[in-house]
Amino acid sequence: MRPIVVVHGGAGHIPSERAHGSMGGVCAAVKAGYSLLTAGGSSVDAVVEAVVNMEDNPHFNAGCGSVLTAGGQVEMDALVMDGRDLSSGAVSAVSNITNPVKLARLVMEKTSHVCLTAGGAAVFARQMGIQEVSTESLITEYSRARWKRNQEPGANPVECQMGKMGTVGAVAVDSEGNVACATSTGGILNKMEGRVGDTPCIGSGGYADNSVGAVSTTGHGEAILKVVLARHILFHMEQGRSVEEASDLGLSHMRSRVKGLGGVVTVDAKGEWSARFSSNQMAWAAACDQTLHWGLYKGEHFTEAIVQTL
Ligand SMILES: NC(=O)C[C@H](N)C(=O)O
Repeated sequence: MRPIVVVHGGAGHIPSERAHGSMGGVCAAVKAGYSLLTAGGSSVDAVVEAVVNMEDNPHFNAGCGSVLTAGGQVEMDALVMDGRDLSSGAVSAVSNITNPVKLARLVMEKTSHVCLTAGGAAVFARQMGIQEVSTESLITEYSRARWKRNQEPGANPVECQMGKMGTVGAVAVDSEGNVACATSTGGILNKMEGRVGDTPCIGSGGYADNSVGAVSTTGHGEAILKVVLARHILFHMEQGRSVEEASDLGLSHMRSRVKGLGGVVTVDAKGEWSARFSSNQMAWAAACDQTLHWGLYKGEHFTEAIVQTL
């Protein structure tokens, strides 16, 4: 099977001064995941690597760069799923760690549970030897300014969020045909403390099953949860739809049923892939057959050969 990685850096409107950074970020992340895959790594290794790369990049709403809660705190959600046996790991409302997706992977591999939240997740992170970091180190000037703006009377954080989302995610197929997904986010702007979005919920923020494929989602979390977007798309693929048709059907169902906008990256077990969105933009990138693909606006699709350095 030809190895494939597809990533997104969030659906929404990306201000022009941030577009370059977002595009560079998704391309760097997909290349990081792809070089692991071509060196024999698994699809789980590849999606985690790609997502860590974007969590560490302050351009995205995940890890450093996460949006803030109403109280000005950072509460992050993440998910990882292994399509071989449906093993899943997730964390919600975690603070003070740099890479929530790594903690989600540890939940999957080291516990008998699927999701740990808030204080319990923090205790587990300490037990696993994950370094604690200050909240300040996860907050960028940009996220603090947006938080402040949305504290003002008359502000509409939900509307503002619909414009700029920035969650990150990845799907991959490895040379053995195993699929995986991972998604990570700071959530939505000025959210209530304790709000859990779609990202850590299996079937909404992502899903991976070798018998069908894998999906990672981004967009308005409450809308994604209501239609269980990732699993909904895989259902259409089980009915014989292509990755692209199934992704579009899922997104249009979310739009017509609950007025939600978003985007998805999808792969199937045969090695087909797609990056689709109902929002104005979504930074996405894919790597397969030694070729890098990327785009930001609807219909945009650039390609370039990947030159691997030894
Ligand atoms: N930026 C996003 O995609 C937001 C995320 N889906 C959430 O609602 O938490």
